[in-house]
Amino acid sequence: MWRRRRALLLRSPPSSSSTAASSCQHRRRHLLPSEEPLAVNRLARLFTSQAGSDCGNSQKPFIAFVLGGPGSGKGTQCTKIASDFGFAHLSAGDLLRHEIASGSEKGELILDTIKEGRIVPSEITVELIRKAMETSNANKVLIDGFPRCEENRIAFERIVGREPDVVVFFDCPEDEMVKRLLGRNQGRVDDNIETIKTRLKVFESLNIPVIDYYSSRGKVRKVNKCHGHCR
Ligand SMILES: Nc1ncnc2c1ncn2[C@@H]1O[C@H](COP(=O)(O)OP(=O)(O)O)[C@@H](O)[C@H]1O
Ligand SMILES: O=c1ccn([C@@H]2O[C@H](COP(=O)(O)OP(=O)(O)O)[C@@H](O)[C@H]2O)c(=O)[nH]1
Repeated sequence: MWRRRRALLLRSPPSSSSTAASSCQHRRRHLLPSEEPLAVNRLARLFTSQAGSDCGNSQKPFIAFVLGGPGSGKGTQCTKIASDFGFAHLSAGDLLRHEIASGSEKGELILDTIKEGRIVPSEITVELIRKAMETSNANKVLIDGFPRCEENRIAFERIVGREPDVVVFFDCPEDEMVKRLLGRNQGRVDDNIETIKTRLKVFESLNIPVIDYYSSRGKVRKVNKCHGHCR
């Protein structure tokens, strides 16, 4: 059991990238200290009422970015929030996988990128999200798993012309995320140990800065009670 847990921790030998990852973790603790983690339902209620009062029409929908490491539970919780609170749920990963399945020209590049655990070029993802928002015509939208890096964030703001209203951050321990990904069983090309290692590094080095950015703008709501009872 102990050996299994140790294996799940996936610590790489010391290297410049693991140093970068630990300094990111340090920065995360530094920048997100004061927020009390919220239960998902309370959070969803909170921004449902915000969507009702501030904005939230199909011309200018209420937008929540939902971020967190791979396997932190974004998709699971978004599905629940969408059905309980009437949000449209746009998963960036699902949009990319549909693009692969459609056999489009970009599909091959997207597939190769996902297999490696890297980030698909911003223009491709933002265009898919923009179209899906237009098609859904919803007044409140959860954008799940995007933006993955600062370049994604900047491209979204440029192309869609908006910032999100809130950013939900699922903060989950790395060993728990690895355990969940290895047990996800959806036949995904990226749920294998090698790609998972890259995805975790990419999350720490490129996605945490996006969370820090929105945190400095007071938009982040952290959820970290992600063990069992919030399912
Ligand atoms: N709170 C939880 N406790 C245990 N397992 C969970 C929990 N939330 C999600 N899972 C499981 O973990 C895996 C990854 O969850 P998912 O929602 O797909 O994560 P993400 O979208 O962040 O990659 C899925 O198999 C899901 O059923
Ligand atoms: O905005 C996005 C969202 C996803 N991805 C790619 O799709 C993969 C799977 O993302 P998803 O959100 O479906 O799953 P997660 O990694 O969060 O479990 C990522 O590792 C990336 O390769 C991407 O490039 N840009």
